Amino acid sequence: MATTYGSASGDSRRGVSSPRPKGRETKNVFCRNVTIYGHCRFKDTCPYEHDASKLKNASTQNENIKKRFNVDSPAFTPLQPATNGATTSAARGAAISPKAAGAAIFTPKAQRSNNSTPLHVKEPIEWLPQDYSEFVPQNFDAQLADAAATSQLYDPFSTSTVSGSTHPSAALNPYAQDASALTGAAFYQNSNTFQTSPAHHLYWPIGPQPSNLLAYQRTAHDFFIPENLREELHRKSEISRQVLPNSSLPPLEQYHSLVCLDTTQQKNQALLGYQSWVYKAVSSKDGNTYALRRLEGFRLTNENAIRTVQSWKRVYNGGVVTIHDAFTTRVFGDSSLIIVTDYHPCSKSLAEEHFRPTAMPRYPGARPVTAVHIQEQALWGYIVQIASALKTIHGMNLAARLITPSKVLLTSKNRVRLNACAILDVVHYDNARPLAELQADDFMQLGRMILSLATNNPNVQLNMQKSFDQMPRTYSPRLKDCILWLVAPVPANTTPASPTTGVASPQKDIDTFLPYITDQLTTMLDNTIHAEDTLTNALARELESSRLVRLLVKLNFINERPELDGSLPGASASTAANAWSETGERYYLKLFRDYVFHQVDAQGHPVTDLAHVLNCLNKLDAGSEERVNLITRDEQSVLVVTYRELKRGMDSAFQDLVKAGNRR
Ligand SMILES: Nc1ncnc2c1ncn2[C@@H]1O[C@H](COP(=O)(O)OP(=O)(O)OP(=O)(O)O)[C@@H](O)[C@H]1O
Repeated sequence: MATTYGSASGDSRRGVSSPRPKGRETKNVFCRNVTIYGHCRFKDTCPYEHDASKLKNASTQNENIKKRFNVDSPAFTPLQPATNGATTSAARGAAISPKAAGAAIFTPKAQRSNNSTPLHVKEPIEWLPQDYSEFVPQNFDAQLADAAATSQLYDPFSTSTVSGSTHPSAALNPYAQDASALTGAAFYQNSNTFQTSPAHHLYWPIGPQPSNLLAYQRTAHDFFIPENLREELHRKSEISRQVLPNSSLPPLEQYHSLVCLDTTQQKNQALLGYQSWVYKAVSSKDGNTYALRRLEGFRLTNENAIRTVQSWKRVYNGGVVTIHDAFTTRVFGDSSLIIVTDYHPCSKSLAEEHFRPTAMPRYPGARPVTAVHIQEQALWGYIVQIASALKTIHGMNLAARLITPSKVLLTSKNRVRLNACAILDVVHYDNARPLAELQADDFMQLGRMILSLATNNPNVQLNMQKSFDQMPRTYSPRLKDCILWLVAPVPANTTPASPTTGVASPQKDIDTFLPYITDQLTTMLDNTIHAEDTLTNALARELESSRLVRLLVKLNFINERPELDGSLPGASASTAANAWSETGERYYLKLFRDYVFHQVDAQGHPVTDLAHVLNCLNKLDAGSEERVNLITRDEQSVLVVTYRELKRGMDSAFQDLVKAGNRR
């Protein structure tokens, strides 16, 4: 039998030296509780044998310790404060014994091996999985992981189930919040989840579009507003209502909930002479949203300056951002001029839209990404819209004064508006220039802006001739001629040649310019009429929706109101006492609701068929003579009624409700 000392697992822990419990095998087991003084601390009760040699060794050890710790031992000296804790090599040499250099390199326990591997050879650290608890991310669903691992790549069109999960496609697809959307009920949006803001991509029809429909067949999406238009309008209303929860911007007069629209840090003071900020704000007077442009540090020296805005308030043109008010304020801690204009959500300046920084080539030698080319038709569209705006502005003896890409707002596709009118009239009131000069300058600025957009060069005025040479060949000579006419200076007392006829015209004004672009005006008009037709069609579809919504509202008002039995005006005990109850004369309305919305198939599964709902509601609204079989919930009786009767019953029930409400 091997001779062993007391168990290493329990008793040998430092500072713990409890004796072995009685009754355990202690034969030939020597005690480890021998202290440095050479005896067992529990010698009266200790169950182990005491090895004489060990006792001897212990006492020798005791002697050594006594020798080591005596008064002659060198005192502990800390490092010199001058070293500031950083030991120099000399200091280190003095502090550490030279023998320490020969000490074995410290190796973590796990790295030590039983075989004779040299200590300085690095061994790979052995990883023992049982030593570490496994990292499991929060909300991790092991079932899903299994499904993902074992299966199958995600198939967005698949509706099959995986590994017992009810809607695996929905779970694996991060975009499918509404599982039913993948199973064919795409028209019910996010029925089981609440979202603070609409996730627009979820509204798009999912899956391949049916291409072999007959002329009279419709998909669910055909009944409603086109998706892109709906999304655009949603975005706009969402952004209009956006507020900043902890905004430090103060309210201004009646304008509150200010949100800064300026996202660029680079402010160009050259145009307005002041640093300007644009805020979205809501008016407490009318509840509408406005854009407030603030000129920081502006001091009003002449009351008449701000009155010039009055004439701008009367400018009503689709190419101008309408101006509502102007005032000065000190709520920002300085003296600021505020100009209140219409707010156009989701709009960008032309500079933001077209002068986006071009991406650098991804590797040396690659061709740089070329700037986006603007279609000539879009440029003509800008010219026509701004010319129309100038017609109104100049006709009211005003001048736009600021037509540059950063001050022309793109409010929707190819739809532009002048956005900085009236500002310079206030700011430069004291240094007013002649109106004719300012109006001529409007043409110059318009020409420069179109040239800079055509050449994608914001600084086109630095070398106009070069810019004309650089104009892409894709643009017609006509566009170039038009820009040339716009930028041509008007020498004093002379008249430039008319762009149409080539002969000298009386002067360079808007009435000379408009005939020159008549063909573009008609094209623009045609496009606008088409767009209007499209919008009217979309509106007509929504008209159907609103009609159906009203029907639904009525049905829901009147269904299941047993509490109203006998309480409505004119209700006699005989006729109306049970009118709203299960057996009353309005019972069939409830059955009709079941027929429309609570249908089940032969297996008892719910049917969610939008076409059926629309069909029934349209017939109800029209009061059709068609008959409908209404089955009671216990399936014991069938009521046969026409849609006309249903409609009459619904209307009279609703009228009763309204009367009851009025009486109260
Ligand atoms: N009436 C408005 N309605 C909605 N957004 C607007 C309106 N006016 C300006 N904005 C937005 O505010 C932002 C800042 O407009 P601003 O005219 O100051 O242009 P900018 O590029 O900052 O020019 P600058 O450098 O000269 O200040 C733009 O993104 C613009 O889309």
